[in-house]
Amino acid sequence: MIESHGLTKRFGQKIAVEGATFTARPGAVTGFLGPNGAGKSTTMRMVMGLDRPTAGTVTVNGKPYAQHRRPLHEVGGLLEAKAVHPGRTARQHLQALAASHGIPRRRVEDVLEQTGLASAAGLRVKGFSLGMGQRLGIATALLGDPSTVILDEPVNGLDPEGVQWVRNLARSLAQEGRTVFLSSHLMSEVEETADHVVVIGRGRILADEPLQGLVERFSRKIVRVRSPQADELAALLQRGDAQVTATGEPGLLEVTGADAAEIGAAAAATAGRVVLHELTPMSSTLEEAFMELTADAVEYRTDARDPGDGARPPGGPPAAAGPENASTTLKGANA
Ligand SMILES: Nc1ncnc2c1ncn2[C@@H]1O[C@H](COP(=O)(O)OP(=O)(O)OP(=O)(O)O)[C@@H](O)[C@H]1O
Repeated sequence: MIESHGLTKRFGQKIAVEGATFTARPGAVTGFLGPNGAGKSTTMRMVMGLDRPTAGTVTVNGKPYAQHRRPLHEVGGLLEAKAVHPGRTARQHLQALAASHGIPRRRVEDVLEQTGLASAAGLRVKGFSLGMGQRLGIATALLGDPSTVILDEPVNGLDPEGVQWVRNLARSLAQEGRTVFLSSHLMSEVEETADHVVVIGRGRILADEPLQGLVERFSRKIVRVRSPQADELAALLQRGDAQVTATGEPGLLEVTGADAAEIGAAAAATAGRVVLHELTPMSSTLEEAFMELTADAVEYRTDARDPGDGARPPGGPPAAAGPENASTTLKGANA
C-alpha cells in the first residue's frame, strides 16, 4: 500500500510535485499517468526513499521507506535504468544483491524464471537488449518478494510481446494481493492493465479514481442535434435517460445517454412537431480525453491546440473532450 499526503518536491525554483495526495491499494494495479515531465518519476523516487520530499509524506505499507528494516521485502522498484555492472551476468548481479540484503539464493532462480531470463542468466549484462535489461530491472524489483511493486514506464522500449508480458505480470502480481503502482505517459498502456488510475500533470493530481469510472465518463458518446424545436426536443429526451446540454448556439444541442437512432425516433414520434436539421454522432476516445485532461499540464507542447467543440465526428480532426468533462475531473489543476 502506498499512501501519499500533500507530497511536494521542489528543485530550486522548480516545483516537480505539488501537494500530491493519493493511495495505491493492495490487490490492484494503480496506473500513474501523466505527460512527460509531469512528476511521475520524482513521485516514485520519493516513495522509494531516493528523493526527500520538500513537504508532505509518503508511506509504503504504513511507514516511510527509510524506516523499514527490510525495505526490499516491502517495496521493489523499477525506476530509471539501474546501475548494473556490465561485465556481470544477470545471475551474478541478482546474487550479489541477494547476498547484500540477506535474501535467500533460491529467490534469484525464482525471479529469473518469473521474468523469462532463466536461459539468459549466464550472459553478461553488457550484451543485453533493452527488453532484456527491462526484464532484469523487473527481476531486481521482485527479488525481495515485495508486497508493493513500483514500475516506472516499464514497457518503454519493449516489443509487443514484451508489453503483453509486463501487462500479464502486473495483473498477476496484483492478483497475489500485492500493490502494483505502474507509470506511463500513455492511457492506452494502462487502460488494459490498471484497476485504478492516478493522473498527474505539472506535479498536481488531476484525477484519482477507478479506471472504470474514467472510462464511463470519457468514453461517452455525444450526439449533436440541431432543431428549430430544440427546447421541446430537449424536454422530450430528458424524460428518458438522456442528458442534454445547450451549446450556446441557438437550436444546437449536445446529447449524451441516447444514440442518434433513439433521438431520431423520439423526434419522429412527435408526428412532425419536432423537425431535425442535424443529427451527428460524435466520439471521443479515452486517449483523447486523457490528452485533454492533461493538455494544460503538458510542459513542452509541440502543437497548437485545436480549440475543439467538445467532441468530433468519427474519423474527424483531433478532438477535445467537452469542458464539462474536464471540470468534473480536474481537482484544482491549473487553479
Ligand atoms: N533533479 C532534478 N533537478 C531539477 N529538476 C528536476 C529534477 N528531477 C526532475 N526535475 C524536473 O521535475 C519535473 C518532473 O520530472 P519527472 O522526471 O518526475 O517527470 P516524469 O513525469 O517522470 O516525466 P518523464 O516521463 O519525462 O520522466 C520536470 O520538469 C523535471 O525537469
